[in-house]
Amino acid sequence: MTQVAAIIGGGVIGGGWAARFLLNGWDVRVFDPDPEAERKIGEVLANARRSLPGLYEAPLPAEGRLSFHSEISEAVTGAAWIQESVPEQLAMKQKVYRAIQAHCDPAAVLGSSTSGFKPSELQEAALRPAQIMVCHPFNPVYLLPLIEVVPTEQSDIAIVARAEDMLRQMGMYPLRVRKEIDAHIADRFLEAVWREALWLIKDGIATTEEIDNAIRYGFGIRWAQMGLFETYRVAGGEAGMRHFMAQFGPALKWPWTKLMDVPEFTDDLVDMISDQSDAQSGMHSIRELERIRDNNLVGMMRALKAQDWGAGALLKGQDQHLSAQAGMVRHVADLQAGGLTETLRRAVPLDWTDYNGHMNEARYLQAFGDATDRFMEIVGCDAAYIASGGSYFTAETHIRHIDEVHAGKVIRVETYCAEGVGKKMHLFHKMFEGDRLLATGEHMLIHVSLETRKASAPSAQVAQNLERIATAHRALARPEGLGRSVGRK
Ligand SMILES: NC(=O)C1=CN([C@@H]2O[C@H](COP(=O)(O)OP(=O)(O)OC[C@H]3O[C@@H](n4cnc5c(N)ncnc54)[C@H](O)[C@@H]3O)[C@@H](O)[C@H]2O)C=CC1
Ligand SMILES: C[N+](C)(C)CC(=O)CC(=O)[O-]
Repeated sequence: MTQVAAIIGGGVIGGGWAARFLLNGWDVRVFDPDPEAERKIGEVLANARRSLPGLYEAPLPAEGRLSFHSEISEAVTGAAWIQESVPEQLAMKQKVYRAIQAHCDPAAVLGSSTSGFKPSELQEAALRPAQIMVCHPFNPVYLLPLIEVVPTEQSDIAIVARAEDMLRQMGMYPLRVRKEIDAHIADRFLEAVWREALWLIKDGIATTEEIDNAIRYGFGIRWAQMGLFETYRVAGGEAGMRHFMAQFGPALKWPWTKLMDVPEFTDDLVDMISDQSDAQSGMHSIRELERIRDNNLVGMMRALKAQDWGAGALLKGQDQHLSAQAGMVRHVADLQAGGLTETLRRAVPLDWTDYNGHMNEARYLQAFGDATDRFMEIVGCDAAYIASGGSYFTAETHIRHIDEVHAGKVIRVETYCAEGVGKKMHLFHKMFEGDRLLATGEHMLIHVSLETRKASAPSAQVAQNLERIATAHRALARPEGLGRSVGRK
């Protein structure tokens, strides 16, 4: 049965949560008194639809239903997860919990997006304190996986564990904060960096743009993949962390930080920062900036996936979960009789699109290459077989580009095996979006020994599986376009 999430407060963060739940197949009910909430969430959702699905190599589940409610009771009744994302005011949050708990299921997860309040403060004066915990996300919630989960000693640990499990199901990374503290873990860093930045501007040392450049051309990229301690361990050279601390430990006593002081937030300082920020970024609307940010995040996270590292390793694990959930065939024994073989189903990633605003021609080959890899796996040429020394190399390819497709759209590939005899594997892929034919790809592959790098016979099992599929496909209509070459009519 479809699970229901209630989003209480649908601004920047509530909108991001709504998108994360919806695109993972949950129904979402929103309660927000802002008459503009529906429009704003619609815009966040549009950004999420073009960026999140393409992070994965398998399709997300069918999108859930989104509804808006004028009564909090209507939104929360029967919901398995209630996420509070109202403004950062303690009294307001506490009042909202009382309204929620008067109607919600006592076993539901009741998470708060609070950036800084401790869960014990949120629990004060609640009807059922044990149900409330901090689930602190990062903007954009639909792309960034981290959720700081902060319970208290009063918390119902079964609900906390269930919340963490549900977050993992949605491809997120719950980081349990073992001891509550103002601003949790991550926002303590952000606050420290923010304070330093305010001083640098106030003291006329740097502009908003220079500070952003100091981050994005250097340590910001480094932090995204190794964090702080692993980065500094490497910075210690061969002697590692101890050497790093010996060298930079004394700096702790030097005036390298103004962290204990907070610059006064005068009108002058606010004006100076706003003006500099307008000059730096005012040529882009906020929605444009969000799309630029999302393009960059998707590219970086997919690059980390190729390295099986950090947030990318998390994506890789989620790929396997989504692939199994979508029923993608991985073995010849699981093929349905009488049809073509589905070898790829996924959304078009943002970083596959080009200056023409659609999927770049090279990515058609990438998708067909991935489909071929899957076909090889299905006939038994899987990772273990390849590790044992046998594989296929592509000898010839012919692609027809028939129609365009855009980021976030689900494409699928059906594969016809035209020949599977001896060393040869002759495949004809058709790529679709829905029923619309986008491209065909014809590929001749030759089985090789990875030791001699020369053509060789496949194992008896692979040959038999291949022959079985080729025989079944010969009984089907010969695909239009098979055997065509580039030429004028
Ligand atoms: N903006 C950010 O970068 C992040 C914010 N957070 C936290 O998320 C929470 C929400 O922040 P934002 O989304 O940035 O604020 P926001 O101002 O964009 O959205 C707040 C929303 O709550 C609605 N609202 C006000 N009173 C309400 C009520 N009684 N019931 C239901 N809805 C109500 C408002 O109409 C508004 O749409 C805060 O606790 C904040 O600390 C967490 C992570 C990052
Ligand atoms: C600025 N902030 C404290 C609201 C930031 C966060 O809470 C997390 C984020 O997304 O940066």
